[in-house]
Amino acid sequence: MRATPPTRFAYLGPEGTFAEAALSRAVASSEGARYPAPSIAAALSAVRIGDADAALVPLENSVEGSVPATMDGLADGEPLLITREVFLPVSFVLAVRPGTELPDVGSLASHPHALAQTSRRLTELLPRVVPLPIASTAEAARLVAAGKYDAAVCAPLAAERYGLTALVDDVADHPGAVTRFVLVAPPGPLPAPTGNDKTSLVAVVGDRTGALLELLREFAVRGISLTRIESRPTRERLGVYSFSLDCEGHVADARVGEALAALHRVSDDVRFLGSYPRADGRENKPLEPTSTDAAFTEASGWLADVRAGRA
Ligand SMILES: O=C(O)C(=O)Cc1ccccc1
Repeated sequence: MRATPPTRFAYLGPEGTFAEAALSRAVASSEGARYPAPSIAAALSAVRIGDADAALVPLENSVEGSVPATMDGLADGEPLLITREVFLPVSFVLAVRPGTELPDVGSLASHPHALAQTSRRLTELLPRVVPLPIASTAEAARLVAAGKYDAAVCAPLAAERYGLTALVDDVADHPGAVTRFVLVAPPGPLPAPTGNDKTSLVAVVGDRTGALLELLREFAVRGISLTRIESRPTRERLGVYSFSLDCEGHVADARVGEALAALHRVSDDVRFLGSYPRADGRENKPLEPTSTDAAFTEASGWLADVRAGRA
């Protein structure tokens, strides 16, 4: 009997990123093999071309908002599905080569989200240094160790991993920041409904009055609560936007399935991005009796009777 090959997980690398820490939370190390990818786009593309079975990438942060490379990477290109979400508290250190002091720091690099979350503190500490945005926090740490930059904003573990010293601990402007990561896979069987799920999608609405209201109405009338909504440029031309949103519930739930089908009718384009267990420690709102699967089933039965001349 041939053994099944281990699941190959790509993550935003190199070793020591928050994405790697999030992957460790999502799947036990015995569950598969892990491969660092040099960028978010590379991690997604590894899944699309079959080099990886799933990718773990950052999606949004409680301080800085969404991660455009992931939002746009999921909205465009071959479809991918979110199968899990993972929430990770993030804290940053200012890491340098041993022996470096603050006045020696002439260059500093990190992931744009890490720089955005530490910018006030960095300006106080290093007023003359212009921070450089690069692919990840751990890549910044690696390049500091290699002598390319003097300092990195990264996880304490990344500083350790690359033999750096944490010159300043906790450099975040807003303590308690949390980043939401997602595990994405090629289209396939969806995670089973758990009763506390979320569904993600992207809808492109036409340039007409009330188009956004039409979209929102499909959720509201079915008693579905949204947990995130934001607009993204479609990159076709200025003024044409898509809406990226998450709602409570699973596409297998009647209300969510019907809302998605309605969106398909009223939008120019809808991309389903997955239904997966909610992992932010919160419970979906209680349903009105009119929004339960039982209410939808009962209503379809009634309609069938009406159509058959039985009611
Ligand atoms: O660069 C990393 O380590 C990442 O995983 C992306 C990121 C950057 C800053 C905050 C959270 C995630």
